[in-house]
Parts: sequence; structure tokens; C-alpha cells
Amino acid sequence: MTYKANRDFIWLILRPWIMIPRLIHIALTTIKLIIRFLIEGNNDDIEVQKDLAKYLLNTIADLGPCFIKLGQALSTRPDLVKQVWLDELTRLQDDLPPFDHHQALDIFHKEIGKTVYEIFEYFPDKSIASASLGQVYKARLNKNYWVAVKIQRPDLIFIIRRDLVIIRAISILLAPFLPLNLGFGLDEIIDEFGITLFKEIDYEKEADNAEKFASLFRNNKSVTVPRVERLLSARKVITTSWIEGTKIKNREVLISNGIDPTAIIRTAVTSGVQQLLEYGYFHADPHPGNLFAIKGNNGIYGNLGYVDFGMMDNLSDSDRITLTGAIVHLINKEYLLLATDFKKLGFLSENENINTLAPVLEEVLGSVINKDVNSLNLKTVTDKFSDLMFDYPFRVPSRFALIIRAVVSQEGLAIKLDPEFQILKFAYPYVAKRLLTDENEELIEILMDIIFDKNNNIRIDRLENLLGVVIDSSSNPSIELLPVAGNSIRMLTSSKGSEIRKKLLMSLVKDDELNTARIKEIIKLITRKLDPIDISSKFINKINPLHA
Ligand SMILES: Nc1ncnc2c1ncn2[C@@H]1O[C@H](COP(=O)(O)OP(=O)(O)OP(=O)(O)O)[C@@H](O)[C@H]1O
Repeated sequence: MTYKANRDFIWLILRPWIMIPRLIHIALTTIKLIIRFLIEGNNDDIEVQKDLAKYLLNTIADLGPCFIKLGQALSTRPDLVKQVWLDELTRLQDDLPPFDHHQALDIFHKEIGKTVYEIFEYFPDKSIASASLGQVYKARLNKNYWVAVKIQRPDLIFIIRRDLVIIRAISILLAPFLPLNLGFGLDEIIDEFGITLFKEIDYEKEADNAEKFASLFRNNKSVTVPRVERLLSARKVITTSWIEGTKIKNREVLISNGIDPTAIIRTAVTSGVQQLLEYGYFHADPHPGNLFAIKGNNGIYGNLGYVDFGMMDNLSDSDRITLTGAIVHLINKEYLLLATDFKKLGFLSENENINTLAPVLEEVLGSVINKDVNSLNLKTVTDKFSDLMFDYPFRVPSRFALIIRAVVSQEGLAIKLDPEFQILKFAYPYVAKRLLTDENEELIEILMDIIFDKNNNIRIDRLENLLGVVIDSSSNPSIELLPVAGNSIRMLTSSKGSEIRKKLLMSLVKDDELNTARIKEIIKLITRKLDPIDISSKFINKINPLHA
């Protein structure tokens, strides 16, 4: 079963006995909620606010999965929602009322063909977590092997189909009165949401996603992905290995469990950037209920476990490369190139003149991008963009809806765990490292655009900036930079690096003679940034500790 807006609309219109009572229920519930918020929303009494938050949670939970999903998105935004409301909304992630246990056992039996008692050594009589679409049991398959068995809530297809039609119709009617300028219709967002939700309730797809995600991170010890038990999984049941860890819901809980919130955020952001810019395949629902801090082999927390692979999305190779370039162009204040990136990504229509838009970008973004990359804040950049969209022909292509959801969720989480944390501070060194080392031709093109000017002269300041962010982001530059340097040399000497070698040579030759001044500048830069003597002695110590 897939989502089809028009077909589902006709399906519901032909069933007024389903549509009318539901419509009335949603309308009355929403009106009651709005009235209560108008009366009590600004009341300073903490008890009143707590009651209001509980009421909000119960209302959303009562409205069902479609509304819970929308509420979950809000639950990750401490910058948009009052803390006291947020505390309750967080419960939408995995602490909703469960459905009947016996019904869950029946669904398991029907889907898997055997009862839980025939399969598991131990199966509890209560679920451990109940989320929007399913409830999860912690069961023991054998000896020490614990698994998470997720059983889908009953009648989900019917409920989601009915509510999506109603939400879509209401949004189309209300859209003209809302102060939104997204560059696309609310109906498009809801269609995108509907397509994803229908994919999410197919647990066989979720099992495929989990395995694909696991294979991408197989060599990365800081990311854990549960193993899928295929024989115990079907369309409405999915069984995976149990992840033992601490949910990264709030700072205090992490600290009281001996976990450094910043270390966890660092792993989360690095893996998020990797998913987006390297693999082009990403977890679109990284809310804290789906993320665990896990103790690594060295006993130190900093490792991250992901669960819930229902909402995943792809990013095409070309979007991935363009986004990578856009980050560098933004930071290097290359507004013409940035406008070109926006055009390529579809944020600007083909007929827009980038020459007129580049100065606009400069005016709006210039003020947030000061010399220091570390002080860049993604939220300020996105806020500035929202302003831009009102006055200029920017639009967000719907294929970016899930990326935005993922980034927004991730940023919300980062702000919550460490208010000082800046996502770009971690994302940019990753981008810089890839540019300096990757053999991908398009990335090499981007690198050349950055470090050579129109006359093919090397731009030492830009190169220094790239090297600088990589070095500053390394906890132990002398050791961590060795592989980066090795990969850079490999890239430069590879067949794909021929163009960059040519440009480098041309830039070092002036009037048929070696440009000694430039060579000196490069040598100075290398010694200034890399301290080759220190690096080589550390390298020798590393490979031969006795030498130390
Ligand atoms: N492998 C696992 N190990 C430990 N806990 C798990 C595992 N899988 C799921 N859980 C717990 O069960 C909760 C609900 O699972 P999951 O997020 O997959 O359900 P969902 O209905 O798809 O939820 P959502 O509303 O986030 O889409 C998780 O938040 C987590 O607490």
C-alpha cells in the first residue's frame, strides 16, 4: 500500500460516515487546544504551564500517529518551544500509551507464524517503549542475547490514510491565511510526509534500511547499528539486537551517567555530516528517542547507537557534491559561486540571474559570516534564509524536506545537549578534509575553484584557511594529520589529480621561470601550519615507540 493523495481523497469522500465524525473530532480538539493556549499560554505560574503541557501531550497523543509525528518534530526544538512544554512533548518520542498486549501478541503470531512463547526464552508481558507507530518489547532470544521486538499498532494504514486526507484538505484551505512563504505549497509537504509515513509502516523496508545503514558504518567503531533478525521480522514486526545505552535526551541525565554531552554531539554531528555528504543516505528521524550513548571498548562514552530506520532518505551524488561546495563557498564568501550552487540544487529557478542575486546573498549572509568560522551558527544562517525567501524567488525543492527535518532535529539536539555547540564548527573541517583528500573529480573541481584564482594563481590564503580548519579540529594534529597528508598526496598524484597538478605547476611558473617567491610562500605556509619536524618525530615515535 502506498500513499496517493487524489485516490485517498476520493476514498474518504465516498465514506462520509468515516470522514465527518473524524473531521468534527479534529476540529473540536484543535479549537479547544487553541483556546486554552490563548488563555493560559502566557501565564507565569509554572504549575499552569505544566498542566498545559500535559494537556498538549494528551491532545496530540489522542489525535494519533500523524499528529504525533508532527509533535515529535517540535519536541526537538528548544529554540521554538518553551522548556516546560518540551519536557512533556519529549514523551511523544517513546512514552505514549501502549496498545493492548494480547492484540500485540496476535499481530506477532499472524506475521511470524509462531507465538512469542514458541520463539523466545523470555518474553515480557509489558512493552518497554511505545512510540507513534509501534510498541517495543525487550525479549531474550537465547542465553545472553536480548532483542528489541517492535510490533506495529493495529489499523495503521486506515488511520494514517484517513488523517492525511483531512490534514491535507485543512492545510490547503488554511494556507492562504498563514504567514508562510516556503516556495512550495503546504500540500506538497504533506504529500512528502504521507509518502514517508507509508514507507515507515512497512517494517520489511525498515529492515532493509537498517542493514544498508549498518553496512555504511561497518568500519566506524563510534557508530552502532542493531542487527536485524530477518526470520523474526515481517511487514508489521521487526526484531533487532538490543542496544544497551543511555538515551541522549538531556544533558543532566548524560552527565549523571558519566557521559560527556559534547563528545556525544560531536559523534552525532560527524556521523550526520558523513551520512549527508559522503554516503548520500541518511537517518531522517534522529530525535533523541532514537539515539543512544554507548560505552565504547575503552569504557569511554562517546559512541552513538541508532535505532528506528523507518524514515531514511537518499541524496543524489550531484546534490551531495553541490552541497559540499556550497558550504565552502558560504564560508569563503564566494557569493557568485554560492548562487550557482543554489541554482543547481533547485533553490533558484533556471531563469534567475545569479549576477543580481549574488549581491543579495552577500548582503544577507555577509553579516553572519565573520572571519572566524567557529563562530558560525547554522541557526542564524537558516533564519537569514527564511527572511530572504519572502523577498526573493527562493524555494525549497520538496526533495529537501527530509534533509531539512534531519538537520533541524540534529541542530535542536545539539543546542539542547550543549548550548555552546556549533554544528558548522564540526561540519566544516570534515568538508575541508574531504576537499583536500578526495579523488572525486567534482570535488577536485571545487577545490580548484577555491585555491586558484581566474589567472590560475594559487591563493595561499584560501589554502591556509582550509589547512587551518583541519588542523584546528584535530585533537592531536601531529598524529591525525598524517593520514590526511598521505591521502592528499595520493589525490595529487592520481590520474584524476592531473588537472590540479597542471594548475599548481602553472602557478609556480612565471615568464617561463620558476616563481621562487610563490614557492617560498608555499614552503612557509607548510612549515607554519604543519611543523614538519614535529610531525616526522611524532611519526617515528608512533611506529617505533622504543625510539621515544
Ligand atoms: N534495538 C533497540 N534497542 C534498544 N531500544 C530500542 C531498540 N529499538 C527500539 N528501541 C526503543 O523503542 C523505542 C521505539 O522504537 P522505534 O523508534 O523504532 O518505534 P517507532 O514507532 O518507529 O517510533 P517513532 O515514533 O520514533 O517513529 C525507541 O525510541 C527505543 O527507546
